[in-house]
Amino acid sequence: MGDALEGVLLVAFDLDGTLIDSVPDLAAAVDAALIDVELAPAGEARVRDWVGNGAWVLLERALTDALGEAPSEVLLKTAHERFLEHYHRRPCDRTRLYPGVTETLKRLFGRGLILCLVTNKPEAFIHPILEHLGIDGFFSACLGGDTLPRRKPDPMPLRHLSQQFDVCPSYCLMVGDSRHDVAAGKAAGFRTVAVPYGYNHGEPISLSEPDLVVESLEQLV
Ligand SMILES: O=C(O)COP(=O)(O)O
Ligand SMILES: [Mg+2]
Repeated sequence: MGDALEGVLLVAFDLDGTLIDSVPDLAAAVDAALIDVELAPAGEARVRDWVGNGAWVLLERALTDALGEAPSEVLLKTAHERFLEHYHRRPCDRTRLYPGVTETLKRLFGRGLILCLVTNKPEAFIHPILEHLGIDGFFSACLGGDTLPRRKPDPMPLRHLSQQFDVCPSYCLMVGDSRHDVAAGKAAGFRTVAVPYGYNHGEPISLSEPDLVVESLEQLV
């Protein structure tokens, strides 16, 4: 891909690991939930490798690691609820934008591109975090992991956006940090750009073969 943005009309951004480094707050909430159910905290480094498939799977991975086996449905439900309560209380104590994010969004917005957010994070957390970080005004639509019946790596959220804004998928771009973003983008017929600094279960994102890898979002513009 020459110019990553050539002909692009709509850009769908992933949130965690792409626009924001949210693991410190996610890990604090996971650890508090683990302690609530009398298990040992996991710490940021491990939580970093578990983020990417939404809150339910995050807690399932944390409990499986702590127990050495899959958790019961009841335990998982309790820990998930506790996690949501803790994260709701402190969603952005230590969450930070990656360098150049605000400037890049500003420039893309200024060019008249339709900017959207497609995250697997529960929808309820999106606006408080975007608002706190001052980037809520850039997005025409925000979809969370629980907004539609299916989430990334399923292409459903991306197809939804391309239909909502009536933009052909080949003029749409997905920008993300994980194999789920690249898979969803490819399956929806979007072009794909990946960043290598986020959360991809400890794997290099190049293995997912996005159209382009950029070291920083600033390289998009
Ligand atoms: O909450 C997650 O599991 C991942 O969120 P993301 O899709 O914004 O990376
Ligand atoms: Mg991500």
